[in-house]
Amino acid sequence: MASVPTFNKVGYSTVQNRLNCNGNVHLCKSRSLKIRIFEERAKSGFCKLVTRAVAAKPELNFSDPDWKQKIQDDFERRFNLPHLRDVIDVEPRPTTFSLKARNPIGEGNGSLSSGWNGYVNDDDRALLKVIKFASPNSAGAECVDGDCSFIEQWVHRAGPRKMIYYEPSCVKAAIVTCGGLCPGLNDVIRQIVFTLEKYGVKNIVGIPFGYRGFTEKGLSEIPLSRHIVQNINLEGGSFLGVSRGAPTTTEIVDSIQGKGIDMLFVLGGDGTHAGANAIHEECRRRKLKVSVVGVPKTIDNDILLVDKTFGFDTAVEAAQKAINSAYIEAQSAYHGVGLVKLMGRTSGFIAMHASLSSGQIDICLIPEVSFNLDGPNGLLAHLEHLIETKGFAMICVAEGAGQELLEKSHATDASGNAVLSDIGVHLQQKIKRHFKEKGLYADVKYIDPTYMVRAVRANASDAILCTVLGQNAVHGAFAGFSGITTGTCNTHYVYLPITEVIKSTRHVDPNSRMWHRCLTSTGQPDFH
Ligand SMILES: Nc1ncnc2c1ncn2[C@@H]1O[C@H](COP(=O)(O)OP(=O)(O)OP(=O)(O)O)[C@@H](O)[C@H]1O
Ligand SMILES: O=P(O)(O)OC[C@H]1O[C@](O)(CO)[C@@H](O)[C@@H]1O
Ligand SMILES: [Mg+2]
Repeated sequence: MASVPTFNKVGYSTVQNRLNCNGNVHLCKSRSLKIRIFEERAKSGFCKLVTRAVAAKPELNFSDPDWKQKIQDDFERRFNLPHLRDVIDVEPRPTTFSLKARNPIGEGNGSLSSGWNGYVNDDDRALLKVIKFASPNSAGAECVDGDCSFIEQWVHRAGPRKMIYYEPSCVKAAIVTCGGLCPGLNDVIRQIVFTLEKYGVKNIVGIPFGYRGFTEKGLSEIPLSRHIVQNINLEGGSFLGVSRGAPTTTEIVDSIQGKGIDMLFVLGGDGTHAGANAIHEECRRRKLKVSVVGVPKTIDNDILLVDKTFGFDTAVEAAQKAINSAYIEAQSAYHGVGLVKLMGRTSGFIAMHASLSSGQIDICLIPEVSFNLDGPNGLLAHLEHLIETKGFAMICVAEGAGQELLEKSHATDASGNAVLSDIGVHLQQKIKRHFKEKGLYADVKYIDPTYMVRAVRANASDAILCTVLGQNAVHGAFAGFSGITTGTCNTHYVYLPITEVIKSTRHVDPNSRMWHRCLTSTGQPDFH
């Protein structure tokens, strides 16, 4: 039986989600029964855990009777949320945030004396993952005679706390949006402002054009209020503006001190979060009472641990237009080849999901899976086969795919990200040349929607995600956390230390079931 940690948890259904159980769902009231069924089904071989074996951290020594505890302790240490009280003396006070709408004329405004109390306790956890360990006696990762051990890993639930660490009327809060655009930025800004005001914060500002706005001459703070941000979610882009490249951390923290900022909400991708963590560390070093809270943003969905980043869903949806247009062109042309290039620098999530959702793609190419163009197993031979058998073909390529086939560009953007060579144009030329050399006819229709997939307003599901993330970011800051970010893990809203999400970039796992579902859907072979 898995050891039972002592905090309050949600997320048992996700234990079953992690099993390949032929869709069987157990509705068990008792938590221990759920775990037992889960373990027995795993033992019987009927279900297989899809979580990967844990990386050897800390060094695993199965003969040590405390090996399980040591893994748990290491996890607890890494996922413990950094808090203001770690470095300065701060006293908690009862929250001013009310879960009920305030009655502007009634008595006992916002009183919670009776009824639902929806505050989250610091002890509340959501399930991140269940890890299977094979028997110490078995050589490989498989359990011998069902002799497996399971370790559950739980992360901190996000949401409003009963005790807060700031006096709202004295707080100055700032919001900054960095990196590339992403649908939903305005929704998050709006919700942060609404929630801050609900706590009673009066001084809210936006930093213009990303981290640059802290120091660049001629750029000044943008005052924010419910009235100002009321309708900004109706448009894409960022109300505050974005940029790449940045001043140094020291300059940014000097500016934070100079401006008297107490809470900084940072909306951005992996680079932005690395910057946010550096700012948080510098504030700690200077013993400043400043909470730095991130909200992961990127259409590429390349942030570790969280289920998905906001904007990703919308980008996938926006890509459908391009795919559908290319499909109509290709299908209507004699020997048509529709080619669509989508964003995704090092991670192919947009291309994979757009291919899966459209159902119109024959070949999906992502950065994580290399491919050959030539030879009997190459992409061009498969294209010929598709044209012969189907009459036309559709390709969806992520911008970061096949870079090894191209001349490397050594350029970087202002943030230091590599500038990629153009795989879309390369494929277009190669396909044209190949068919010409073979004396075959092919009509290649190339569509590169570029910024059109991200310069749109958030769709309904992203808008909801943004709403909750924006609100939770504010709750996290008032709870005294700093150096954290917020997202969903197994559908539950959580806080994570930034250090854990910036350890690396999230990629499509070529051995994942999702990539194999994509291959099943496209019917493409291995191009090697
Ligand atoms: N390692 C780092 N340390 C400190 N700041 C960083 C770091 N990497 C990037 N930044 C800063 O963070 C900001 C955004 O970075 P970047 O342009 O890489 O976008 P991103 O946040 O990764 O989002 P996107 O998904 O659009 O790429 C820039 O101002 C950049 O200078
Ligand atoms: O041209 P920009 O604004 O630097 O951004 C392009 C990049 O930003 C993203 O949209 C997000 O990282 C990538 O998919 C893309 O490569
Ligand atoms: Mg990035």
